[in-house]
Amino acid sequence: MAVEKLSEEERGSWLEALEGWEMASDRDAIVRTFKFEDFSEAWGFMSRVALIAEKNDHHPEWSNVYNTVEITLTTHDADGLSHRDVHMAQAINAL
Ligand SMILES: C[C@H](O)[C@H](O)[C@H]1CNC2=NC(N)=NC(=O)C2=N1
Repeated sequence: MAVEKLSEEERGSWLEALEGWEMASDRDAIVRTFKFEDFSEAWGFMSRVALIAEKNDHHPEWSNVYNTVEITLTTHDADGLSHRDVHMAQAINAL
């Protein structure tokens, strides 16, 4: 399923507005690290993100070590960043 990559203009405005997210150093993706009190809090957060991902049919690349969750968002169908990543990042930030 083809999805358009973000244009230069969209990158300037939208990505800057995404609090806490940064460009990945090695690919066209955004990353954010979340820290919680403990594993239980981290897992609860991941459960909520998983439900959003299923609803949007857009899934994170992520890792979890105890209380830390690192999320990478990119669109495989676009081979880079698309509006889907921006929507996911906004929804995750709103949790
Ligand atoms: C077939 C299905 O719609 C696609 O594979 C979806 C599912 N989840 C996805 N998640 C992400 N992060 N990128 C995608 O391109 C993507 N595509």
